[in-house]
Amino acid sequence: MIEFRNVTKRFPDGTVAVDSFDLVIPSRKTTVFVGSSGCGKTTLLRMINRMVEPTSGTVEIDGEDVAAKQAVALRRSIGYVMQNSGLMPHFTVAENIATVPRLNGGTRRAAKARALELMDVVGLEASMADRYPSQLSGGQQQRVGVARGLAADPNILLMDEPFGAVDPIVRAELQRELIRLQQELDKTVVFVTHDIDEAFLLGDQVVILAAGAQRLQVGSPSEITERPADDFVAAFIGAERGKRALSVKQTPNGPVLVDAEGRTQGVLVEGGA
Ligand SMILES: Nc1ncnc2c1ncn2[C@@H]1O[C@H](COP(=O)(O)OP(=O)(O)OP(=O)(O)O)[C@@H](O)[C@H]1O
Repeated sequence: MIEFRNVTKRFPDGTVAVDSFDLVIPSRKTTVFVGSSGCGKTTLLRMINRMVEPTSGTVEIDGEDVAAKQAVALRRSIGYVMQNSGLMPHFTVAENIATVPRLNGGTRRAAKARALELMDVVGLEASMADRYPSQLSGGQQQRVGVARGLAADPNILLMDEPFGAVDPIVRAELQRELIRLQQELDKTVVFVTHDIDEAFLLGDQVVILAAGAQRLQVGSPSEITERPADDFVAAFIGAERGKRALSVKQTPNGPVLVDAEGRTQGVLVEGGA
């Protein structure tokens, strides 16, 4: 479990990115921070692995204040995946993935073996191991970024808009892969996005934020959809515009659910969950 207790971050220029933030992030679930640009999502994420230090308040992992831990060791023990993958251009795919195992003292051979294993986990052909990042597509680079984040087998994986820079089709594929990975690997994932659809798709717990990391609503996607906290949240999740509104249409084969544009979204099953 990760816990933010009354956390504030004021940058030296006076910007208050996070103002008195409290949150419990349950283990082995995916928590998604969602909100518009500049609301403090990245700052929150980076306070978990001490890439950013809070001005006041504490961040705890399993009851221990991260400030009491050695920053470098902490950072290596937590996976971090960022937008544009953050790969090192002069390292091959395998070398990029194996960076942390090597830093942790593993042999070159063991690190390469681990890299190949992880490439398989994230759906990359082993033949790509010796390529450089520039020789991969954007989606493949993101997969390498995810593999690198998993390399030290961390309990916690931080993901900062990891699929923001790829096209919608590849993005949907990466989202499906992450759901599959999460079922297999059972990590505590903290994911940042500004896309509410992505947040609802991936999140067990969704945290809707406004400027200063103000919590507008925290809940499961169903809780938020069924009971938006206020008009702002309702507008943000698209409830008001009827974007998520479904209605029943009768067809010769039985009732189906259609969206606001009349596209079929599903079949209505009597007594279904
Ligand atoms: N090093 C810094 N110095 C001063 N202000 C900063 C610094 N880093 C971030 N900020 C400011 O803090 C606020 C929150 O930034 P943050 O990057 O956490 O937002 P975000 O929600 O992740 O935004 P985005 O979705 O655009 O990445 C913004 O107003 C930003 O300009």
